[in-house]
Formats: sequence, C-alpha cells, structure tokens
Amino acid sequence: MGKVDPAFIQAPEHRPNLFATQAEGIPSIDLSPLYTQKAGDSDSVSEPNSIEGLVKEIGSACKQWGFFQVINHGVPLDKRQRIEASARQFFSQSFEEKRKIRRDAVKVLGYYDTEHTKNVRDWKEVFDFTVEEPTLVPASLEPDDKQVTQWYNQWPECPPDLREACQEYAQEMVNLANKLMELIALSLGLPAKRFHEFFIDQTSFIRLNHYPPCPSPHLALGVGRHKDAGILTILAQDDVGGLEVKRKSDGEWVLVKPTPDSYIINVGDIIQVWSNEAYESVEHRVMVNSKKERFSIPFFLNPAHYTMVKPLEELTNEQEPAKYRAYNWGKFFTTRKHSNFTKLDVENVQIYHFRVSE
Ligand SMILES: O=C(O)CCC(=O)C(=O)O
Ligand SMILES: [Fe+2]
Repeated sequence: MGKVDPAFIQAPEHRPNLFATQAEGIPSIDLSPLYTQKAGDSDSVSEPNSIEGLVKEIGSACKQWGFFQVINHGVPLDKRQRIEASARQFFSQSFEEKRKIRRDAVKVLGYYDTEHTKNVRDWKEVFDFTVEEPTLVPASLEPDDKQVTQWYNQWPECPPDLREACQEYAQEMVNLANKLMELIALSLGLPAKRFHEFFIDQTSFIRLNHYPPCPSPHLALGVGRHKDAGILTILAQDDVGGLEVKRKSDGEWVLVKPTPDSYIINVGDIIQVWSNEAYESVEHRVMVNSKKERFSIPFFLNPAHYTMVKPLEELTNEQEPAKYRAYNWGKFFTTRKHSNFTKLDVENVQIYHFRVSE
C-alpha cells in the first residue's frame, strides 16, 4: 500500500476530521464487582445484590451510547500481549509470505487486504479466524438451500505460536462475552442466563487488524462507517487511537481514547433486534494517520448459523409489537462476508431490510 488508489477515497461527507476536539467520550465501567463475590459464585452474575449497580451502568451505557469501555475485566494481560505480539510479527512479513494463507472465494478465513466497507476500500490488512473449528455455515446464499458447509481456519507458518496465542485468547473472549451477556440480560429484565443458548455452535470470529501509515489520512479510512452485524463486539486497541463512535445524543463523531488494558464493547445489530430497539447498534469508523501504524483485535460474538433473529417475546407485547421480522443469521452472515469480499453495485444486506414499517 503506497500511493492512495482512488478505491480508498471516501466521498467528501464521509471524510474524517483529523483535528476534531476531544469531546465527552464513551462510559468506562469497572467490572471488578464480578470478581469480588463470595466463593462459589465467581462464575455467575446471577447474584443480584452485589452487581445491581453494575447492571444499571451497563444498561444505561447500552441505551445512551451503544458503546462502553471495561476495566478490571478478568482477561489476563499476558494473553493479550501474546496475541498482540504475534499479530505484529505476522503482519511484518512480506506480502508473498502473508498471501500463502490468503482468503479467496472458497476459503473465507485467513489473510486479506482488500476489504470494502460500503464499497470503499479500507486502508488495512486483516487476518480472520473463527472460534469454533470448524464453523458450520450455510453452503449457499440461496434462501431455500438448507445445505451446510464447514469453514476451517488457515494458520500461517510464521510466527509459529500465533495459532496457540489466538486460540487461548479466543477462550478468554468467549468467557468475557458470556459475563457481559449475563449483565446485558439482567439489564433488560431477563434471567441472567437468557442468552446462554446462543453460545452453542457459535459463528464468532476474531480479526487481527493492521492499519499501516497512510499518506492521505484526510481522504481514506481504516474502516469506513458501519455497524457491527453480530451480537456484541469486544475490541482491544493499541495506544495509537483512531476509532470514532457516532454519539447518539448529537450525531458527532467522537474519538475513543486508548486506555491501557481495557476493552471496548459495543452492541451489535442482533441485540438491537432482540431488544426490539431498547438498545441500538451504533455507527463507528476508524481513522488512519500518516506516521504511525495501528493494530486492533475485535472479537465478534455471533450465534449459530441456524438462529432465527427476531425480537424476544418477553420484550414485545400489544403496546410494543415486534419491530422486525425474523431473519436467518447464517444467510445474513454469509451474504455479508461474500459482499465485503467482492465489490458490489448494490447495497449490502442490512437489518432495516427486515424492519416492520410503522
Ligand atoms: O479497529 C478498530 O478500532 C475497530 C474495527 C472495527 O470496527 C471492525 O473491524 O468492525
Ligand atoms: Fe466495527
């Protein structure tokens, strides 16, 4: 990636303001109440008294921002440092080396540097792997085709410990996601374990992102504006910064300042549908800069391919009817994966296509 190819250039209204002043940022939530419960309770957040405050904080962050940051989250720092170091080593190799595990139309996991968000190319290179090996997904995009296929990860030869670092880290992410989903369930007035079934046969994946320095950071974006399609995202960003969130209160883009050893959490489209819009998935994007490269690692929590996503019955009634028709996650997910890979002339599939008009 040298000179800026026109494929990377954003329309004027979507270009970043590199000099935006620092405004009020996303809430920071301390998860230590989860880990200071009496013995025997440490794996569950179903003990209401000790975590009531935490549930309230999570609920209001989901409502007001759709984004928050967590500290004292219980993920060991050495696991994070190990995957971050492996990611750096992997991306520092030659393109010839990286392309050995390049994604193609059949093998959808692995390395690639040509992702498009809303049909503009992103200034980044990535490595994707799924948490479940193999991951089951629909074999075709055809709505009526019920055949299933398996996705396998592609691991690089070098660095040799990348695979283990990724697998260990993935386990930590699943555990943290489980705890966060219990808190989110409680915040919606649901039983803590309401979302447990959606961890079975999950299609979750992790992406190692590398944003190289860009000669024209005012024209391009590391990732164009978008919402995350899944349930929940847990993001580790390095100390460079660049992630911006569209603030719900006024539509301003605000920078998420890096905090060491914290994770950024955001609600995805599926929580928006399940909660019947009590919580909304919020737009975000990534700025790049001309001097520093940046690394980030999002974990995308996704349900099983056979999940029919629709507003939860407990959260709908005659006064609050379901705002969405049910859609099949597997078809939605594979359609998205396919269309981010191939530049399309039409808009990507979006949840509002399933929105019931009022
Ligand atoms: O790199 C980041 O900070 C965020 C990346 C992101 O939003 C995504 O990959 O969906
Ligand atoms: Fe995202």
